[in-house]
Amino acid sequence: MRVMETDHKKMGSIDSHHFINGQYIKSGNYFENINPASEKVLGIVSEGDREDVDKAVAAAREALKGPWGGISRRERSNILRKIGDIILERKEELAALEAMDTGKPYQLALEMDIDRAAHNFYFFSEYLTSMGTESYQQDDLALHYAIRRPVGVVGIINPWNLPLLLLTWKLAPCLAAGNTAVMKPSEWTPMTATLLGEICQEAGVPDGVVNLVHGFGVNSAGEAISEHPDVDAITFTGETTTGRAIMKAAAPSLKKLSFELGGKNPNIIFADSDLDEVIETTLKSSFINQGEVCLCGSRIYVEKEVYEEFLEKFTKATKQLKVGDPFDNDTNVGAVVSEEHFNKVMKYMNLAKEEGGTFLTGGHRSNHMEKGFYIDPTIVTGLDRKSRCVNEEIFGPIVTVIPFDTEENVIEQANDTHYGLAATIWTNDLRRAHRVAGQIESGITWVNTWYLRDLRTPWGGMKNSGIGREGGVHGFEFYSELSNVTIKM
Ligand SMILES: NC(=O)c1ccc[n+]([C@@H]2O[C@H](COP(=O)([O-])OP(=O)(O)OC[C@H]3O[C@@H](n4cnc5c(N)ncnc54)[C@H](O)[C@@H]3O)[C@@H](O)[C@H]2O)c1
Ligand SMILES: N/C(=C\C=C\C=O)C(=O)O
Repeated sequence: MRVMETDHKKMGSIDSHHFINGQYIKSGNYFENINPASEKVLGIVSEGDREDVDKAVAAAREALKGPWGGISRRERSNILRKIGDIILERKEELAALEAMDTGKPYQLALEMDIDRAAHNFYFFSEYLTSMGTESYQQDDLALHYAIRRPVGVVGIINPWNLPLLLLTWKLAPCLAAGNTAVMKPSEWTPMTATLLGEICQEAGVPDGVVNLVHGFGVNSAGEAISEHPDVDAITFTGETTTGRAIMKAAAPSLKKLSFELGGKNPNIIFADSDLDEVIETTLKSSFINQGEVCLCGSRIYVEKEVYEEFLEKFTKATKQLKVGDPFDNDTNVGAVVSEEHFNKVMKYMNLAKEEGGTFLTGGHRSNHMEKGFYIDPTIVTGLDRKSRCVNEEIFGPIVTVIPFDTEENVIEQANDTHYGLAATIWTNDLRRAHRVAGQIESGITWVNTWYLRDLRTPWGGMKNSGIGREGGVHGFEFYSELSNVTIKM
């Protein structure tokens, strides 16, 4: 363990251990959890192995046959609502842990991560009690009706950018449909996931229903869950390359899979849009959470007539963003999640220079923070549409801006990618909005807004951005097995 000053006492960080069958369990091996904003050690994290995963899967399997398997929808709904209540009761504590783990501003964690994590449980608590099923009367011959049952034991493997928000986005519908879970959060952001175990227990979730194993992916807990023969389904959010590895590992046991993967999302700005409104939202869709949101519009396309005006206004607004300590209330951009990710993003900054990009702002480490992995928000122009920086997901505070002349041309450029997650369109021409939205190859398209969420809507990506959809009934489709019963009249 590095002999370094820790944030332990000063900032209330915690050690992270597994939560299996209602108990916190330490591993023989552990690794350090580093605060990316200070480079100090926040605590230690137990590293799960195959044996730990075996224990967690066995507990989850056993719990399906216990009280959880027999409680009513109403009781399950009440428990989910109680989980939401406790998350809100502990909101400040959870937001502080999230900010320490990720480097994001504490204020953002409060509003975006923790508040919405609670809402995920509230939403599925209500949805569970209103869910119907299908039934068909075949004249006087037969009556058909569909019944839903849980898939069984679900493996949940999650990323580091919105740790609790995305863990609850999966756990809430998983529990609502009556399943049990073995969760594996990112090794870089273990703390709020750790507390989710005791929060579920306090809310009345029986032991063994919710299990958590910390660790890495390859040759560690992530791979062990993906391969485990007694895990019925895997829901994964993370990089496309990781999705491929999980699909391969899950193939022998033919698991049900739900993937929310990477993106390189177009943000298309037509000349007839309200530029001030565009700039205000585009600042968020470019740099919120240090640009570490899969939905960020990192490929900005601007109609030629307003290209120069947009660049001038957008650059001026970007330069006013404050990069700083996540716990300063006026901080807009915190630290990126880790040294490894910092180095990855900085490699792309250098690549953008090599590819002939012009930097209107940013392009370097933030020089007013002595410690921590801070990068100034960056705008790059002049890159070829085939350049790597325009085509590869960077997942940091950097956007490219490219002018376009016709609607057909920008649609062709926007779709010229292996990804298909999200897109944003800015125009006041209603017909054009419908026309372009219908041609953009993305699972999620926003018009004159960004990241406006309604949890009933289908959520996910196409092409290399995902398999399946989450949200509303789609969450239930994945987390349940439908059986059709036919009764002869
Ligand atoms: N589509 C979405 O909704 C969405 C949301 C958030 C993040 N993302 C994507 O996630 C990526 C950033 O997150 P990340 O860096 O944590 O992704 P990642 O793929 O590196 O890791 C995600 C999780 O998978 C685990 N993992 C890694 N290799 C594995 C393997 N071989 N088997 C099993 N588990 C394995 C990791 O330990 C981690 O818990 C970006 O590409 C981003 O676009 C997508
Ligand atoms: N699933 C969601 C967010 C995904 C963010 C990706 O970085 C959500 O907002 O519900």
